Amino acid sequence: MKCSHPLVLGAAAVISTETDAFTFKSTSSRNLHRGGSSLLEAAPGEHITFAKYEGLGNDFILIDDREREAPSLTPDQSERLCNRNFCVGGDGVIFALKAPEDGDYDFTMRIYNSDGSEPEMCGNGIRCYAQFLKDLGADQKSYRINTLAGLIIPEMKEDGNICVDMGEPILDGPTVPTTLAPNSEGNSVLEQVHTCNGKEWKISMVSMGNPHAIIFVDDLEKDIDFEKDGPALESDTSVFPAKTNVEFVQVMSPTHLKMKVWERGAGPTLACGTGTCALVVAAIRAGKIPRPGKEGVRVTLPGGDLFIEWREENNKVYMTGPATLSFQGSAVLK
Ligand SMILES: N[C@@H](CCC[C@H](N)C(=O)O)C(=O)O
Repeated sequence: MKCSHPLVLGAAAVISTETDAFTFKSTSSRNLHRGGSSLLEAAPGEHITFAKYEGLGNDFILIDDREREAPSLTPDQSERLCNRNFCVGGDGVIFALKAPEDGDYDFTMRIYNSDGSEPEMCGNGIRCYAQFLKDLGADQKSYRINTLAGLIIPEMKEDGNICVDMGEPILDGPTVPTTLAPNSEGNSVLEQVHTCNGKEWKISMVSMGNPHAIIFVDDLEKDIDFEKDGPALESDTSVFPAKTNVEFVQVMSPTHLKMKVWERGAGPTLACGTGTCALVVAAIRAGKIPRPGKEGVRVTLPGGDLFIEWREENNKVYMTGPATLSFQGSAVLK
């Protein structure tokens, strides 16, 4: 059954939901509207065509900029688009851009967090990106995506899930980056003690292109004051010079972890793909769980489950989970 009904969100956006068909209009018409230039950024009052996707409730506004080399929206405009009261709402804006000519890539992905800051990578975002490409008609089994964290390869599975080759984790402390003293193999930071917000934490640092501070707790509901500890740790630039994403993790069984995430530049979200990969690496390294085989580790996030494999033969991390179109529409830029 097809269900298409326009909604008016204040003066900000006209949305149409499509439950059985994808009729997304590419931005080429928008670029023509701007005199044909693909270099100009969007102007206030202009209508921005978008599609909204979510991966386990981590939600993104996707913009088809495949004719462009750089995002058509500024960080400020993206922040306004992410406002849940005054515009579309989302944890970030993701731009589908053309691939650089000098590399073996299909497309480029850039993303702005909901506060306008630019992270290097986004795990749930890249699954949404792959689904967006498929819905736009670029129907490939896998995509070689150029990101600020390097090559990332999402693969479309028969069951509708997307398995992403997330590359190798970065453990070297200064590269993550953190100034916490390395205390483990490979110059890495593993359960290093640090005081923040008046409390002592044991912090493990892992980068999946973007930085993650992982903290194991006995009880996710009782042991942290999430709304206060999360932002205090995120912005503790005395040890996290680029700020950090913060994952609190409870071990449920040798193959099942549970997490709560406070994201850099977005605050509490329902899921974080890069964070989930990072925490599985940290859990294995810290001896919290054994290294599982191909079946991977199940991680329960507030928005649902992701499955993570840290493959011994190539040191790469693989993340499997869903990505779903929520709606598509046109928003007026303020
Ligand atoms: N939700 C994302 C991560 C998005 C970027 C992050 N907030 C950062 O600033 O590093 C994911 O699924 O990985």
